[in-house]
Amino acid sequence: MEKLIEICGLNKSYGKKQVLNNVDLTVENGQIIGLLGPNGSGKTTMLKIMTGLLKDYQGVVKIDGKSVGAESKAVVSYLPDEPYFSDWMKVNDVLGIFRDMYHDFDETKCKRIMDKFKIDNKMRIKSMSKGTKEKFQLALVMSRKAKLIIMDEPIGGVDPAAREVILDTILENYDENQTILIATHLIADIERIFSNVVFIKEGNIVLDKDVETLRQETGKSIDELFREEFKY
Ligand SMILES: Nc1ncnc2c1ncn2[C@@H]1O[C@H](COP(=O)(O)OP(=O)(O)OP(=O)(O)O)[C@@H](O)[C@H]1O
Repeated sequence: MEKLIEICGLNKSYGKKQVLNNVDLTVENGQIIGLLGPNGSGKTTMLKIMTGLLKDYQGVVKIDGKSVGAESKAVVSYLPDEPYFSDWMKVNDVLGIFRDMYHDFDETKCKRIMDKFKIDNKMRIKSMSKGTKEKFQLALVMSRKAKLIIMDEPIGGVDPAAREVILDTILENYDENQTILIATHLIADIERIFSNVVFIKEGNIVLDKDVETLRQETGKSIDELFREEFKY
C-alpha cells in the first residue's frame, strides 16, 4: 500500500520543554486513524507539524512523498481545534474563500452536508452556536477531495446526539482513497469509525495498531485500552 504519512525521528520542543520525543510513524492510504492521548500529550503539535503550521522541529516529515510545504499542503484538508473563520463573516463568504483557495473543493457536496446540518448560506458566523460552527467546519473540510484529512477534536463542542450525526457524516462522505487522521480524547464516542489507532503518551508513540487486531488480541474496546494505558 501507498505510504501517505512518513514521520521519522521527529522531535519538537517549546523552549526547554520537549513535547515530541523521536516520533516514528507511517500511515498508509485509505485508513481512518485515531491519534489518541490525554491533554498535553502532543497531538495538536504533531498535527500542526504535518499541516505545515509549525516549522521549527527536528526530523523528517513527509506527506504523500513530499516534505511539508506548499506541495504537501495542497493534499491536506485540515480541521483545527478552533474555528478558522471570523465572526463577522457569513456562510457565503466562507464558501467563496474555499472556492477561491482550493481547486479540489466540491461546493455541491458541501451544501448537501450543510443542508443535513440545517446550515443556511445567509447565516452569520457570529449567530452560530459552538456546535454549529463545528458542523460547518466539518462540512467544509470533508468537501475537499484531499488525500489526507486531518481533524483536531472534531466533536469536542457538540452534544452526544450531534456527535453521532457528525460521525455518520464523516463515514458517509469519506472516500476510500482518502485517509483521515483524527486527534481526540473522546474515545468511547468515536472509536467505531477507526480502522487504526495510535496512542501518544508524553510525546512518545506507545501503540500503533489496527483496531481489528487489537480487539481480537485483547477482547477490549479502544476506550478500555486507553483507560488502562493512561490511568492516573
Ligand atoms: N505554543 C506553545 N508554547 C509552549 N508550550 C506549548 C505550546 N503549545 C503547546 N505547548 C505545550 O506542549 C504540550 C503538548 O501540547 P499539545 O497541544 O500538542 O497537546 P494535545 O495532546 O493536543 O493536548 P489537548 O488534548 O489538551 O489539546 C503541552 O504541555 C502544552 O502545554
